[in-house]
Amino acid sequence: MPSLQVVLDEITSNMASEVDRGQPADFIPELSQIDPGQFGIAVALPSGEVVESGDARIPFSIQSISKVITLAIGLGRLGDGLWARVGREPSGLAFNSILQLEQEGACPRNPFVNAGAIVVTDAVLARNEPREFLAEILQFLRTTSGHNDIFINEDVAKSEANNAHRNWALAHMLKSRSNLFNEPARVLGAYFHQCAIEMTCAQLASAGRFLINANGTGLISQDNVRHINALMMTCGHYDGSGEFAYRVGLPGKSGVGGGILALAPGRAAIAIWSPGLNKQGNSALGTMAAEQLARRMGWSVFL
Ligand SMILES: NC(=O)CC[C@H](N)C(=O)O
Repeated sequence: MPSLQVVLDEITSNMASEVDRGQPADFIPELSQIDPGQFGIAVALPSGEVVESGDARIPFSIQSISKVITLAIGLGRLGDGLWARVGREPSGLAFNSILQLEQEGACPRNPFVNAGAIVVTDAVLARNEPREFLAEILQFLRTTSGHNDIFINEDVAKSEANNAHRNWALAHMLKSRSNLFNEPARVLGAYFHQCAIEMTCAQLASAGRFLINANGTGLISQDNVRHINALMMTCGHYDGSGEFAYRVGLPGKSGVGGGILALAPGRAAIAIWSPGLNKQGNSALGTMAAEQLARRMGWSVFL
C-alpha cells in the first residue's frame, strides 16, 4: 500500500497541471469570484489522523455538502417519518430542477436535490428560530470535526438570497403543495445560511468521520450511517451520481462551492476542494482527484 501522504501529494501535483479546471458557480455572484486555480485534499482516518495536501487549510463554501448534516439531524429527530415528505430515488435531473416537483406532486425525489433539501431544512427548523437551527448545525460540525473555528459567510448567504430565483420557485411550489410548514422566506433564509458555512478540507474530512464508522457514533445510529451512505452514492452528485459511482466508487456529496465529501466506509473520510465545476455543478478536479485516490488506495466499495 503506497503512503497516503505520497499519494495525496502526487494527486495535488497532477491537478496543478490540469488545464481544463471547470467554471466556478456563476449563479451565486460571491462564489463566481473565486480563483479556480486552487486545489486542496484531506483524508481523515478512523484513528483521528488527518493527512492533507495542497490548499487543505483554506476555508471554502460547503454549499450542498451541508445537506448531509441536515439529513443526519432530521433522520435522528424524525426517524422514518421524514420519508413521508421526501423520497429516496435519484432524480436524473439538475440539482435545482423544477420539473419533477410539478410533474410528480409534493414529494421531492431525494433529500439532496434542492427541493428535497429545502423540505429537510423545513422539517429540522420546525418551530425553532432559524438562528437556533443554524447554531445546531454549526455545533454538529464543530463537535464532529473537533474544530471550533467554523462559521457562516453572511456575504455568500446574502448573495444567494438575492439571486436564487429557482430556489424561491421551488419553495413556493412546495408551499403550494402543503409540503412546507414554515413560510418560504423563513425556510430559505435558514437554507441559504446553512449552505454558506465555510470549512477547510482538513475540517470537513475530520467532520466526515461520523459517516465511516460502522458502529454508529453518539451522534447518529448505525442504520442512519448506512442509509446516508446509500443516499450519497445514489443521489449525492445529482445527474452526475452514476458517473461519480462509476469513476470513483464511493458515496460522495458535492457542493457548488467546489467541495466534495467522499467516504470510504470503515477506512477514510475524504474532503476535496477545487472551485471549478463540471456541467452537473460538481467539482471538475475534485471528481478527478477522488477517482485517482480511490484507485491508488484500492478504496472503491465495488472492489
Ligand atoms: N449543489 C449545490 O451546492 C447547490 C447549493 C446552492 N446553495 C443552491 O441551493 O442552489
